[in-house]
Amino acid sequence: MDYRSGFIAIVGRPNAGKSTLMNALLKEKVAIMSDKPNTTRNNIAGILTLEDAQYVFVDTPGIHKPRQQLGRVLNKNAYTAMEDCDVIGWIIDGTQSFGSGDEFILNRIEQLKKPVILIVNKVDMVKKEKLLETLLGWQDRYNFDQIVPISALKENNLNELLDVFREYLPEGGMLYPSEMKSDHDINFQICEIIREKILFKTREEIPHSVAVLLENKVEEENKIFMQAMIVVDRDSQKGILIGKQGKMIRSIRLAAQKELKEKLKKNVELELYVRVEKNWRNQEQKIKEFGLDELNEAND
Ligand SMILES: Nc1nc2c(ncn2[C@@H]2O[C@H](COP(=O)(O)OP(=O)(O)OP(=O)(O)O)[C@@H](O)[C@H]2O)c(=O)[nH]1
Repeated sequence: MDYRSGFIAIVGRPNAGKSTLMNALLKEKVAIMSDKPNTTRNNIAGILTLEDAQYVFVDTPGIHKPRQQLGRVLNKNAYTAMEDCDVIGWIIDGTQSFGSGDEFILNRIEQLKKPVILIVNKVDMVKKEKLLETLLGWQDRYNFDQIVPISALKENNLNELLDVFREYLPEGGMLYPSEMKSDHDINFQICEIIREKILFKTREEIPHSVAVLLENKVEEENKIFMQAMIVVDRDSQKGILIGKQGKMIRSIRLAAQKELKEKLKKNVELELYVRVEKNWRNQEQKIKEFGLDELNEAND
């Protein structure tokens, strides 16, 4: 069998399960997960190298109608990922019916004239009879190249999904070395782990206005020392993040430290600071400074 390799853009509305799917396919945490919409910010490329194909996945931030400058940048990144790929995997939440947000994505996809695979996710929560109805309903909306029902969480039907994607990848050798799983550097992943802990621990109180910057990293023989800055856009958020007698920030620090230790297989000493940058999400300069406008190199 000829070797194939190429780019697959995974797009979908917030909360459809893009990050869960990426992580299940790649068996390693490359994108952060949370039950809040829009936690995925950069177009993380996860790379899966198998015997007969190399899949380069481009995860895209949830597409939604932009309200702020940051929202506009996120949407732009998602569209660029779609324009540059070989096949689009549009992931939907199978428990939800077609809505205006889907119409919005559909209009964009139509213009791109690329193969589109509809991935119907969360089928573990849908009754069989209802599923058929859902699938037929979607088929009526658009001439999808293929429709694949899956459960990203339960890891159901993922091999079938890979086989379907493979059909649309061009013949050719590997695009990346086989041991490479992501093209994001480790510092980015460290910040994402810290950001995930913040979103998880603070629930609805800290919105997506939070950014994490790694300011210092010193590696010793069996220990890594790190200092990270958490940037929020209001004084009140700083108070929430620090918590009563520093309880919240301590709990975020310990949770992040634990995961970093497991990931890096070394002792980690993490220090966290909080800074307020008023209204940074509406300032293009700040978005650039925090690296949120970067497009994936793999798509250049
Ligand atoms: N029952 C069920 N839940 C799922 C499945 N896939 C994802 N979820 C849940 O749906 C929620 C959202 O999943 P994410 O993977 O973070 O969603 P996302 O599309 O990456 O979201 P954004 O980053 O906001 O764009 C999480 O609570 C997941 O556990 C699935 O197959 N079945």
